[in-house]
Amino acid sequence: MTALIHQFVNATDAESPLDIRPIAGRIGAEIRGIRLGGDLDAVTIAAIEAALNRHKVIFFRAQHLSDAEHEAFAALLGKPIAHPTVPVAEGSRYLLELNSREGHAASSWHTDVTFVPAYPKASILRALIVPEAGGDTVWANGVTAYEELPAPLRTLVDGLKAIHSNDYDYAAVLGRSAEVLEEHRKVFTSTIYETEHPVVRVHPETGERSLLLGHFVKRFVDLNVADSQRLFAILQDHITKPENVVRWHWQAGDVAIWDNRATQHRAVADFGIQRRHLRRATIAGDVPRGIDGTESRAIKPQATAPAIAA
Ligand SMILES: O=C(O)CCC(=O)C(=O)O
Ligand SMILES: [Fe+2]
Repeated sequence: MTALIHQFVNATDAESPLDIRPIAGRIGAEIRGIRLGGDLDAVTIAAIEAALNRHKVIFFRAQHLSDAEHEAFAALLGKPIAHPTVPVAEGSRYLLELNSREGHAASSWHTDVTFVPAYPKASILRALIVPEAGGDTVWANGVTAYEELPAPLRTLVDGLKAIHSNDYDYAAVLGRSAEVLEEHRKVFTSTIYETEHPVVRVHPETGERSLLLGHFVKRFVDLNVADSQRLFAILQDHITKPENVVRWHWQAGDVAIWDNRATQHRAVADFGIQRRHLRRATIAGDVPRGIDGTESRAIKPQATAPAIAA
């Protein structure tokens, strides 16, 4: 069994037991003919993980999972974890609620929860209610973005580190009423986190190098805020150019799983006041390493000093 599972780690689509249909040229595939849930066998899970490593985000139509099925399936991919500051969705054990009634959505490019060191390795998002038109989600491939950087920029980022924090400009990201915004910010920042990550992360399973940035970045280490902002814009432009991106038009019941170690994503907030309701399961990840093997480290909250025995 183990040998068979390992065979899938680098499997091509043709070798996979799954029906995999790539969508964009560099990222994203739909997987057909499978029903997700907590009862999938180890070979199928290994094949899903291999497809995820290869395509970075994978889509499954018409799953219509319950909260319990969503959570049971997530547990087969690793250790499900709740968001560090946002309370779990009602009736669930660790799902994150994304329920928009005011046209708001997470509409700026990010990787989930990068303000902590061991941020999630994968997220599993399911659509419950979707707008008639609009409300798509887009994902960008951080690996092809890195590979495509001109050599001088690659040299620049190879040794660079960035500070990520959940204390950032919520208005720029969410853009809704001041009151709701403030409420939202309060919940999100009930604890302030700051983490130093390498800008180039080496993927622990594929060995691929990818750009690790997104909207939680505050600044680059040893650069001031003005230079940081300009460099950030240059790099984000490379990551999010259409060639590196896939766009998914949701139908109720769909599931998307992304490799949060190699991608960024954002919602497209073009659906006015139509209802849009999704729930996300999140899988624990490991501490990133840069090209030279250096690990990410927490800056805030500071580790509490060990108690001194009196
Ligand atoms: O609402 C969306 O399309 C994306 C939400 C998001 O950022 C997430 O689920 O992590
Ligand atoms: Fe997200």
